[in-house]
Amino acid sequence: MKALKHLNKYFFKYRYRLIIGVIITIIAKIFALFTPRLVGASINVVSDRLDGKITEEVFRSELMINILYLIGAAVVAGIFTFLMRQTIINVSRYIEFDLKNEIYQHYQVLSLNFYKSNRTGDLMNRISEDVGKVRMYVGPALMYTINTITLFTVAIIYMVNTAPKLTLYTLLPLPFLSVAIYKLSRMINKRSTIVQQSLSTLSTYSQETFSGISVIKSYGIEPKTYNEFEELSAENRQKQINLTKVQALFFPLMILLIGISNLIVIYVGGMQYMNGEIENIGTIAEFIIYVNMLTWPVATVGWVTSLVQQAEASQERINEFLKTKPDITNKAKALTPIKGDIEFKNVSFVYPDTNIEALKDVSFTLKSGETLAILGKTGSGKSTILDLIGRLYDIDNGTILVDDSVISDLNLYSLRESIGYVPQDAFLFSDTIKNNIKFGKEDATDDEVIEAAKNARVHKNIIDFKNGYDTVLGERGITLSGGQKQRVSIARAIIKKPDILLFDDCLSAVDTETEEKILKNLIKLTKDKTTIIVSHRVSSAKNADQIIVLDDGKVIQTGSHESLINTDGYYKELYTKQLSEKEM
Ligand SMILES: Nc1ncnc2c1ncn2[C@@H]1O[C@H](COP(=O)(O)OP(=O)(O)OP(=O)(O)O)[C@@H](O)[C@H]1O
Repeated sequence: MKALKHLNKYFFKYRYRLIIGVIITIIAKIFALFTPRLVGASINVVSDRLDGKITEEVFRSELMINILYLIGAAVVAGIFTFLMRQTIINVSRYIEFDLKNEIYQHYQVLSLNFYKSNRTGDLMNRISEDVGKVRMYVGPALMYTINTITLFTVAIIYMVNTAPKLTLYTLLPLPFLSVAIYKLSRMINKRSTIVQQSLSTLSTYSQETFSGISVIKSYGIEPKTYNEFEELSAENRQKQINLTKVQALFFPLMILLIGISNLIVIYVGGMQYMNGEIENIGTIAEFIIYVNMLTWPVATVGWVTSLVQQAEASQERINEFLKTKPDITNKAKALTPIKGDIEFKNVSFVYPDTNIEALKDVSFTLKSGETLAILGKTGSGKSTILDLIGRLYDIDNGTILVDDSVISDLNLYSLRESIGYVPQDAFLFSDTIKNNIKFGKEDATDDEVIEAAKNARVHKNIIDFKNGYDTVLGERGITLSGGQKQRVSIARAIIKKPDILLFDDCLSAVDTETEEKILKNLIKLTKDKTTIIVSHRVSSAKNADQIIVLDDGKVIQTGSHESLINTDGYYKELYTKQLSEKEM
């Protein structure tokens, strides 16, 4: 129950609703328990009439009164049972909502490293399935516990008052029922977890094959993937069958135990009636109804125990993530406006998860408004530099200064707000093109969106689509080409008009002619902005104020285009190669 303490703050938040729920449950049960008494009394009236103890008139009027009371009690109990669900189950939905939001909000502040070391499926599971299991504790488990306690207390008082010895015999099988249901519930839970795991393997497999369907089709490996799917599916079927076997035992077990209890009531009650230990035959009918009313609450004790155990395990998994602290924290609470000077002083960086030393002793200075181009072989550390400027990671060695302040001393949100970043793999949301561009500036007007798209040379492509800027992308809509995606992603960054622009090889899928035109627009737009362009092409770098060439995390060349094409080395080689390719 330690992990579940986390939920106490929510119980406190909804305390009034919960208290009302408890009161309503007690009222509902008290009225529900009028039924056995009234049925018993009615049978006694019939018995008295048969024995000639009462007249026909009295018999009719007493029976009618009992029937009216029965209907009245059933209606009141029904209304309060409805209200009981409306309060307690609703509270569980509120808490589920709050907990989901709490987890999501926490996910958002966690650093990239967290997302690397935990699989997306796991993150999704904890926010959906685990929260669902915790809700079962907050809602149904709590409701059934209050229900059982109230029902038992009231019923036992009634029963003991009527026939104490018979009460003892009636209740005798119930603890066995509770233990049996508990054991069965545990078995069901174990098997359902196994089914869940196998279902998640099956859906991950299908999801991956759907995402990679073009690769599967072009390699003609559909039969292989089909066989693999069939194997996984057969495994899942077997696990489902194993689960159904134990689930199928649940109700027969309950019926068996109710049957035994009924038999005991009839046998012991009958004997006692004949011995004169109980006065009225109606008591037996009353007790049979008690047995039936108490069986389900007793069964729920076992079920609720296993619900609580599951909720505890789920909350533990949730707490594990909630306790994870973000690696990157905001130290400066006040906003810090950013101008855009950037300086790397002997920066070295090792990726914590892979231990790869991505940067070694890197230094450069970039004044606000200047442009830096970074070139280098694949894996040489270019993207890492951009990630460090956005403070997605903190460095181990050296210093990164932005506007002469150590980067970690700046307000994190001000820093990120001042950056327009175009990643290597353009990511667009399943939304309209317009909203994808406006993602960079939520309050942008349509004209601003069009201007940004024109500058990114994607406007013409967009208006060619039937729905223009309202064209939906992604799973529900069309798929853009690699180059179109990159250009929409550029439009998203420039619409923001940030002080620092970071372009990570974002023109790689664009032909050189369009690249040239985009670069021309960018030169105009980024005149007074600090700009870093990562590229594999000299054409993207040649207009930069400064160029650095990286190799295996180290800066091997620095200078302007003019100076570097006149110096032997990587840049000159690349320039000559790309020039001859262009001429061909
Ligand atoms: N998130 C990460 N976690 C661990 N290692 C990483 C991560 N990102 C990059 N690396 C490693 O760091 C090194 C530098 O990677 P980086 O992405 O900065 O290179 P790059 O020059 O941008 O490459 P490319 O031109 O192919 O994009 C590589 O060896 C890479 O495997």
